[in-house]
Amino acid sequence: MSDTKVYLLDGGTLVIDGFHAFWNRGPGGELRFPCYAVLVEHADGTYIFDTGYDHDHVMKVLPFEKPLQTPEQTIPGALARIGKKPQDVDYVINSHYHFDHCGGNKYLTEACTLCHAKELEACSCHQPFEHLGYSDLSFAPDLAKAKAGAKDAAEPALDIYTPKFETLTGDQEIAKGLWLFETPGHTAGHYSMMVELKNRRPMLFTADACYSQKNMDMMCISSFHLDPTASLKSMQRLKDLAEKYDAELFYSHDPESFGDYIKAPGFYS
Ligand SMILES: Cc1ncc2c(c1O)COC2=O
Ligand SMILES: [Zn+2]
Ligand SMILES: [Zn+2]
Ligand SMILES: [Zn+2]
Repeated sequence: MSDTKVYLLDGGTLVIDGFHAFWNRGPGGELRFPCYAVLVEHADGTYIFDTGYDHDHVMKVLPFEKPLQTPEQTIPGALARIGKKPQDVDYVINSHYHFDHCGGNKYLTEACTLCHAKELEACSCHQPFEHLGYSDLSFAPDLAKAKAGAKDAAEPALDIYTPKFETLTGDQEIAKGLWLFETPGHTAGHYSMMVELKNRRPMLFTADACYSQKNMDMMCISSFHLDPTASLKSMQRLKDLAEKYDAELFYSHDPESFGDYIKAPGFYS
């Protein structure tokens, strides 16, 4: 059986204010941070965990986040760099449906979409303050049409992609050595992912349950959250899981650490 490989697909960068990255702590000022997707080549198939943001969506809805993304940093471009095509991807897992984690789903037309049941539900009934976060519904065109208004919902266009969704709850080993751990708080159904590998310590991808090493060191959550108390508990859970499995934490938006991560076409195995 071929060894599992993990590729980090650089998805470009965005800007937020330091007080958004470190809730009530800051410091303020522009903070440019990375976004990326994780491709797992596994004996059971090709998985992608999170798909970054769509440049045009961000320019339209949140231009103040100043997206910087080259063609190689889109999902099709990043896949091409490792000799793959979007239709080679069997599963796309979203930690959550914030726009900077699902913007590339729409390219993965052959993939089955896995997410937490509560996360898919949240997209239809989020809190008013979550509107910008959940602003890119291109991963679920039917939902987007339904939300756009009943008049459009009646006749979905034939050419839109109609993803298959598989919703999960609880901690899951979705394939041998490929784990999803519930880390709610940032959003209702947030999942973090751990990959066990043959030649190195497990990789525990925090997603937005912890933006950076600095957030973890300060035990300080981001200001984008549904439930701050649950967010803090999830950050502590990540610490405990890393200790239990001797796993290395990989953060979602850490400008410092990302420079040291091996990016595709390099890989971990
Ligand atoms: C990067 C980023 N920017 C804005 C928002 C989020 C983000 O992760 C989540 O909810 C938001 O409004
Ligand atoms: Zn988020
Ligand atoms: Zn909304
Ligand atoms: Zn994010």
